[in-house]
Amino acid sequence: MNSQQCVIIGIAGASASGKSLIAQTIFEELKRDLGTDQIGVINEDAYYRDQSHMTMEDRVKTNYDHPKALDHQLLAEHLKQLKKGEQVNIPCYSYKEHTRMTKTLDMQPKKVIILEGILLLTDPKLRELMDASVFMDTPLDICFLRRLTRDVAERGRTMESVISQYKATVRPMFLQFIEPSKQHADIIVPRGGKNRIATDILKARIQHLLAR
Ligand SMILES: Nc1ncnc2c1ncn2[C@@H]1O[C@H](COP(=O)(O)OP(=O)(O)O)[C@@H](O)[C@H]1O
Ligand SMILES: Nc1ccn([C@@H]2O[C@H](COP(=O)(O)O)[C@@H](O)[C@H]2O)c(=O)n1
Repeated sequence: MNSQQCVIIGIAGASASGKSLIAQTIFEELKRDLGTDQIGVINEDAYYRDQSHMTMEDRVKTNYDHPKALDHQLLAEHLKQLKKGEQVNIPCYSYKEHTRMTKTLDMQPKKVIILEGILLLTDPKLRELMDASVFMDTPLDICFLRRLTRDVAERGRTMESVISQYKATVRPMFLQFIEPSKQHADIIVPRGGKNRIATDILKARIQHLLAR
């Protein structure tokens, strides 16, 4: 597989803006045409730095919304390897343990990679690897409400911890890093992950890139 055959679409935006939902929808709908093994989703969160050497008390103090919390270097290397037709081992991340797990996920090269994560568009070396980029422009109050529900239900958090983390780091880092990165997006998607027209436009663009 040469580099022309690996299309990478980057989807960024606030936490709980609908990045995973739109990525998953595109994955499900395109895998019917392309085949399950020819399209994959990579979550930037898998590349949070390993903190297994730290105590839980220290892990919870990390600012997870600052670019330095993520190993973008490793992510960029993996994307380059996939583009070259090589297999990669993607780290698995635990939001409950705030660190990487020992297991990794084997990913074989694919025709299409959908990359989703809050800080993707802040990094020029990642932008360089994308064939198209998207920013989910969901209102921040809606994102906060969705995050509160999701983090309590799925990420082992209390309501109080979600609220204090939001005030201390999530909102300030959104304003400092994530929101300004919108200028780098090719497409800005209002309302969230259920935006049908935006989903269709992205699918059509992927098909167009594959047909080059
Ligand atoms: N348009 C929408 N309407 C209702 N719920 C939504 C919508 N988009 C996302 N959600 C829900 O909000 C939560 C966060 O969405 P998700 O796609 O995981 O966001 P992100 O990947 O940006 O953090 C999930 O529980 C998801 O099911
Ligand atoms: N140990 C961690 C790691 C990350 N987070 C939060 O996850 C958010 C990004 O993931 P989304 O699916 O919501 O885009 C980010 O805002 C981090 O604050 C965390 O709480 N704990």
